[in-house]
Amino acid sequence: MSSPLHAPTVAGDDRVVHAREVTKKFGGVTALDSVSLDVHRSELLVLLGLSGSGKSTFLRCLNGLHPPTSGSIEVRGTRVDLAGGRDIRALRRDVGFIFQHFNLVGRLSCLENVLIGGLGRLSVPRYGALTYPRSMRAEALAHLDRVGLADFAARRADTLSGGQQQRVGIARTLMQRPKLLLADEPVASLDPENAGVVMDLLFQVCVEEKLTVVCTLHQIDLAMGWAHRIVGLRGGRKVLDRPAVGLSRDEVMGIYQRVDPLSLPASTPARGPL
Ligand SMILES: Nc1ncnc2c1ncn2[C@@H]1O[C@H](COP(=O)(O)OP(=O)(O)OP(=O)(O)O)[C@@H](O)[C@H]1O
Repeated sequence: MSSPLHAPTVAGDDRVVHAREVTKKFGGVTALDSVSLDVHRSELLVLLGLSGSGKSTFLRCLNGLHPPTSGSIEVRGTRVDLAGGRDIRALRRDVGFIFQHFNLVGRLSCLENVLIGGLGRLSVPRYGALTYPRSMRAEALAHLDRVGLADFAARRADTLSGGQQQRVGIARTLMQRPKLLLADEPVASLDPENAGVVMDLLFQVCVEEKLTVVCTLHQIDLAMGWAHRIVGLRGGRKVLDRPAVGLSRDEVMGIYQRVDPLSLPASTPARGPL
């Protein structure tokens, strides 16, 4: 799967995420250090950085799982850092989450897993695909078709490959009709070909559905291939924020320098990019 050479440099103008000087501390650990970031409609933003640089923490701050220690976060006009339980629950209906390990219910069919994404729209829980309204079943099937898995609707989710399971995970999230999609290392468990397929799907839904996607990755090439914008975190601080088009690999690798060589004494050998 090759990356989209047509990747637009400019995404939508509407601001979906507006984070200002967000700091998050866990005891003595500063996971995020005064991070400011706007993300727009139809924008696929990739967060890169070493393990522990604060990528997942930032995603969790966006959907209210982690309250920031200081700073403000607005998602679609809701101040997440000030919101109470009811507002956070309402916000989460608009925010889809894609997990590294898919989080499907293995013993359920792919169709029912996708239908679960629409549960927030129903007043009572459902058990079994046939208990959902016919219109929702049709919608779920359309999402499975979109991710290329319509023929797998009746298959148990745990009989699918990792790449297929992640595609079902994306279909389930689309069933939620989200406005913001957060993806935490969505391709970390996949081989390169399937990783490309999943990134391509995220790119397509971002552009075609005018969705905002914030995705953490460890693969620079995938980030450069599919992101509209790349943001680098190092030690909880934002060290890069640029459109992917025009960005060189060396500039992206700079995110991974543990220590700024200019800050080292002359006698200390600088460590290069990992
Ligand atoms: N719930 C928590 N309690 C205590 N410390 C935490 C918690 N969550 C994250 N941290 C710490 O915050 C820092 C940032 O972690 P985070 O998971 O955001 O990094 P990351 O960039 O997503 O890493 P990875 O790429 O390995 O997923 C780390 O030092 C981590 O140990």
